[in-house]
Amino acid sequence: MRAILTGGGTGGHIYPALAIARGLQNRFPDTEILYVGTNRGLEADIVPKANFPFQAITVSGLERKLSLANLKVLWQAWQGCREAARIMKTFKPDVVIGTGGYVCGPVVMAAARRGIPTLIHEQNALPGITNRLLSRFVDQVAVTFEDSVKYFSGKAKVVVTGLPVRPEIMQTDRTKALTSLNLHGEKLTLLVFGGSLGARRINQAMVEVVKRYANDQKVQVLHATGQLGYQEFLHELANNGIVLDKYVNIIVKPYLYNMHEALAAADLVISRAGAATLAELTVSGLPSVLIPYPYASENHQEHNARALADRGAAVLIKDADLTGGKLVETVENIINDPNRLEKMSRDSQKMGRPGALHDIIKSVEQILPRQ
Ligand SMILES: CC(=O)N[C@H]1[C@@H](OP(=O)(O)OP(=O)(O)OC[C@H]2O[C@@H](n3ccc(=O)[nH]c3=O)[C@H](O)[C@@H]2O)O[C@H](CO)[C@@H](O)[C@@H]1O
Repeated sequence: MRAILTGGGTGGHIYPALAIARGLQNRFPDTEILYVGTNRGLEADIVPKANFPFQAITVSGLERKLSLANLKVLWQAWQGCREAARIMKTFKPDVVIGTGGYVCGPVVMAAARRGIPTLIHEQNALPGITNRLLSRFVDQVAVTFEDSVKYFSGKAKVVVTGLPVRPEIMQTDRTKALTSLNLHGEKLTLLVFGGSLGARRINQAMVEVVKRYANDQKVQVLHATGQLGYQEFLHELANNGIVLDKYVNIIVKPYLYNMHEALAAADLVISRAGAATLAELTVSGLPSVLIPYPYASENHQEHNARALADRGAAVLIKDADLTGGKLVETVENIINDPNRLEKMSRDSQKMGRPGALHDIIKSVEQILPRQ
């Protein structure tokens, strides 16, 4: 079988696509995958590292107002459509799957116009604009939340599957993960990241957390700053008299390419509230402190975070209320109460959907022509 996966911009669109790619390879061992993205999105970095062939097309996002820049975008979209059409001709996929982000537009459309079976996956409760448009042309729409079904027009075939996480996230051994990450088995691990691009506000607050736990005997910290915020964070720590080389229990990275290990090693997570992140936390049964990104469209990260907080799986701190002191206090309150930590973990696990990948692969099978 030959499958094209497309989706990009940020990790929240890319990782579900990678999960589906692996799911297809497990189900149909002869599957050949091609990932189509852009050179500007995070996919150009992540996909080759995940060992999938990657091809870029020219396309960028429209500004949501009339502007000259949009003329260039339209020209690029036309180029992108021609490039996507050429890829269909040469790769000859049996199925094309899009997971959101503007790159999906030309790729999924090129396939639908040729009668190639198509499926799109929507991660958020409030569907993105590309997916809403594409839903009229594709064979199947898979969504994470029941709530999003109503946003798709009557013609689209919508199925609720949940959000597929990379299979390795459910298969990684904690002890091996701790060793691989140079972490200590006896200490409580605090995993911190701000979504796939990092979050400056979380990095700023994390200075206090690092100060609190530097050299601590019971707690260790693994913090991903995001590629852009790394140098600034180290600089900020240095301004506070902290040079990381001195502390084995504090590990800071620009990006975690081995998130499956980080999640397996973690006891408590501090993060933004993107949909993919939350699916990974719940499937791993991890308690969390969530600080939703306040500028995500229609504030959807806060809705995501509330769903967990209302069920006891997470503590929500609004971005506007976030300070270093508040974050330290929140973490201390949770970790000094082992019963609470354990209950949060159980409540998180209850919300996980380990069957999401299986359900999506079943949806893909339904749109494939009968052999
Ligand atoms: C600002 C914004 O609009 N963000 C959106 C974007 O976020 P973003 O791309 O940050 O989305 P998510 O939080 O959903 O996913 C981040 C992904 O990156 C991975 N990761 C992150 C950091 C790291 O160092 N290593 C790593 O592997 C996480 O494990 C996760 O798989 O897409 C999501 C899914 O459409 C939306 O819900 C978010 O609202």
